[in-house]
Amino acid sequence: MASHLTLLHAPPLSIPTKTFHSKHIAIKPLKPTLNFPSSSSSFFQCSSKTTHRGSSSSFIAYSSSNGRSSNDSVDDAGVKSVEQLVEEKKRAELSARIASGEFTVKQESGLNFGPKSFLIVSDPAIAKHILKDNAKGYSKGILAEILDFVMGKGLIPADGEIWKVRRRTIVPALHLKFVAAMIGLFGQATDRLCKKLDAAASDGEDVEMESLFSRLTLDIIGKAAVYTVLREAEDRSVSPIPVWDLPIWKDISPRQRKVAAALKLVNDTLNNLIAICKRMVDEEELQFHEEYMNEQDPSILHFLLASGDDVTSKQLRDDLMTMLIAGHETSAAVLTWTFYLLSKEPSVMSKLQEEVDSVLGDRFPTIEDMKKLKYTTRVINESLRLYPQPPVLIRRSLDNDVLGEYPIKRGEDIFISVWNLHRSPTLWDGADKFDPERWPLDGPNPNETNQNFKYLPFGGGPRKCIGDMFASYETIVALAMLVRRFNFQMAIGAPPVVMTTGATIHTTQGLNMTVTRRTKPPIVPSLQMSTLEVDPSISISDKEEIGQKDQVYQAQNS
Ligand code: HEM
Repeated sequence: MASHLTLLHAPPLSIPTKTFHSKHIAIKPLKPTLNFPSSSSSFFQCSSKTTHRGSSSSFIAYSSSNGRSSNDSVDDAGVKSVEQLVEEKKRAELSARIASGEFTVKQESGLNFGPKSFLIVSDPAIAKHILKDNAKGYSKGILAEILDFVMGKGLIPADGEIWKVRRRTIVPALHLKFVAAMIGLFGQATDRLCKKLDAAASDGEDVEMESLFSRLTLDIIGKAAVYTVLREAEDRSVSPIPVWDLPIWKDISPRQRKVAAALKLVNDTLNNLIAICKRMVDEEELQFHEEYMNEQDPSILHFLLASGDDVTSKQLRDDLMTMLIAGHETSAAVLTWTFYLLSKEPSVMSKLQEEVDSVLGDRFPTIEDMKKLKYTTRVINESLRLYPQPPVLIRRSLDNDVLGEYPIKRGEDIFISVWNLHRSPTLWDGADKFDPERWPLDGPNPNETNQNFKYLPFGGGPRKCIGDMFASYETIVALAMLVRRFNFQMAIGAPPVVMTTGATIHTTQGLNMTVTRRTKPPIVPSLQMSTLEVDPSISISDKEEIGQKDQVYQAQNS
């Protein structure tokens, strides 16, 4: 257990330009649990056996990604090269020097408001305990504090009674009929993206896919406004002092004024939408029921208003804003990293295109296709394993608790490192390899329950993502439609793809790709249709039903 439960001391209010480190913590470089873009800091695994709690605080300025610097190119997975071994040796030496206290700096800055410790969890059983078995014993802690300015009491940061009531109301809004209706919208939005890529392919221009994916997944409000507030949330999470709360500073700082203006635009837009939708609901004669949906406006907002819950406009705004942010940034990141991974594995891309050609042909995807695009689904499953969004889940203990053998006190801040869990060599064969085949096509859709909490793409327990089915279909539709029409290669001469993490894992300089139109191969019967092979012991309808139940089950149990 000890190796999966690590303690990190860091003063949230220290200046992130110096290297601070507690003498009492033995540190070894590790995969990143968080690595914020605005500083060069990241988190290290600290052996809990040698950790002395309550020691002086530390800030460690050194970044690591799977034992490598986050400024390294992202791995190709698999075999270690000589350079990697040399690099690892260098890191081991550096760690020893850090542990010896050579870089320890006394915190004389005067801006340290006290020590802060974070417990990093990389153990499936403990993750399950925190997320599910003792979920009531934990709140969102720091996350709620950071997100308050933008999400207010929305579902992600909310705790206690407000969370319970809102979750009960919002989850039914994402019922199967609603998600099925959304598939048409996903298709239309992706088709618009295809048109842009068509133009780029004709002009021979490279495209930056990450920003295109962000636009694809954000279709309600002006991208710039939402982005500004989102970036601000990330920066606030690592800021040494809460400048946004300083009375005069917040009014004169150009940056803070820009954030306030962006936030106002988003709020006004959402309030306006709420007002329009309220009028529509007042005028309609539909009866509210379990699978209620207004065909003209099948939006979540419409559902929430029609449900007749006595809810304030402020709460609705918070809920909408939460879903807007939660539902667009994550899906865009999933698509970005999926295309990055595919560019490194042409054989996976070929297999994917073969499936999409045979299932879709030239049609727009439908809800029925979701069950048939099995390999496409596995590609997304595997991409979510290698690049989990978000890479950590944040909690704070509401009471004393025991994690495995390790007692913790009330008020402990905990990061469940999904990144560590998903890439642990003790939990996975070929942990760093992009291998969609690891998920059998005739098996269930992998989730936290059937993977015993070593796989947490959508979290787990009562606070599991409510948009899992929505997001899965959205990414499957986009992936299928794009690879059916185009081939994608990393652009020649583009900067190396480097990752940096905040709320989600981003690239630092985008994902620059060359897009070419596919010349469609003649459709000939293929002997390599193993992707669609059916277990003779189960009839197709049985299997489809199992798949559907699994998805419905996931949505209902989230
Ligand atoms: C691939 C895309 C997505 C990924 C990887 C993802 C991942 C997650 C994860 C891991 C959590 C759990 C957070 C925690 O336990 O602290 C979560 C929560 C949440 N997600 Fe998603 N999500 C995605 C898409 C969406 C979409 C499309 C929506 C909205 C329609 C959404 C809405 C939410 C909400 C509201 C919560 C908070 C639930 C609660 O606390 O009760 N997500 N998501």
